Amino acid sequence: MFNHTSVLLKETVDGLNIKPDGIYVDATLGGGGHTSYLLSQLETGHVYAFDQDMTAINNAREKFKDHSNITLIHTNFENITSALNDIGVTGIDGILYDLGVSSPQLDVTERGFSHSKTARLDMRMDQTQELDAYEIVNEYSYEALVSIFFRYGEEKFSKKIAREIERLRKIEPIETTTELADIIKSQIPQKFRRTGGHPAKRIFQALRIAVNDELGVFERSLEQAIELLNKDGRVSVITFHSLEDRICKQMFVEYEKGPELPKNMPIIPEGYEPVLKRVNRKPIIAEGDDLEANPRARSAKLRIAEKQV
Ligand SMILES: C[S@@+](CC[C@H](N)C(=O)[O-])C[C@H]1O[C@@H](n2cnc3c(N)ncnc32)[C@H](O)[C@@H]1O
Repeated sequence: MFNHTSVLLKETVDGLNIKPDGIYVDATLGGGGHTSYLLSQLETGHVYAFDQDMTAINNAREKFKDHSNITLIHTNFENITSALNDIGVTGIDGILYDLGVSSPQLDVTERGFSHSKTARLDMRMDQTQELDAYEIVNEYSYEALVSIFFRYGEEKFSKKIAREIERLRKIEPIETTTELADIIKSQIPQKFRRTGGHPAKRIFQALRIAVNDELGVFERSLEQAIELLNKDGRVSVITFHSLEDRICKQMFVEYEKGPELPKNMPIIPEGYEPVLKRVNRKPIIAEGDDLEANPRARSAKLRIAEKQV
């Protein structure tokens, strides 16, 4: 069964200022935790729930079989505008993102997300996608690997690890998650192996971000989401990685500033009003029970903004 403990559940959904008859989007359905709570706040409203992982969609089909006010959409959230337009939806009252992978994705060995369970290097959230972690590890150049490891994993030993991958894959392809985890471990000097997390954690995260182009699709989707929002509509975003949070913050700030005004304008002319207003300037973070119930919540940051025009 699909067991995922939702992070910042109430904060994210209540932050959307739900109208019982509103049109809402959950861009990252997963185990349906946020969607469930969202549905409980609606009367005649409707939820459009997206996930690129067929397992999440199938689970939700069962979970929400008695609800008529939800539509499940199996596609990448970077296709949000076209997918909604195709079914006649051109404006929404709120949208939420709870980025990253779900617990079941991490827990199912064959998905290849975990460094501690032996599986083919995969890490695709959408099982129909071609690019997987195997291709990146075995075919990307040394420079490309270094760049992925540094940018997305902030791994100090990125060059050493990429060199070793390059050397070993000439002998035979690197097939599995645990083979890769051992290679990474062998390249990180003992004294730098942080207590707690496995030394391969950062590189696995970096590969996952690259396989799924997580930053690119999020940026493209968030832009569309802001465009789709009706006036006073809101967007809630939970991020788990500093680069994701930066994209969200910068976009909110940019849309809050609005276009530069011609000098000496007594009033703000039409088309120059700020598009968004941030509801919280500092990100909301998980506390108390949320943290205890879910270690994943430790790095969660929630930002909310409201459409002004
Ligand atoms: C952290 S889980 C969401 C959990 C959910 N909020 C809950 O309470 O159960 C993230 C989900 O978003 C999906 N996802 C991530 N990136 C996506 C994308 N670009 N397009 C569509 N779905 C995506 C993943 O497949 C995963 O199921």
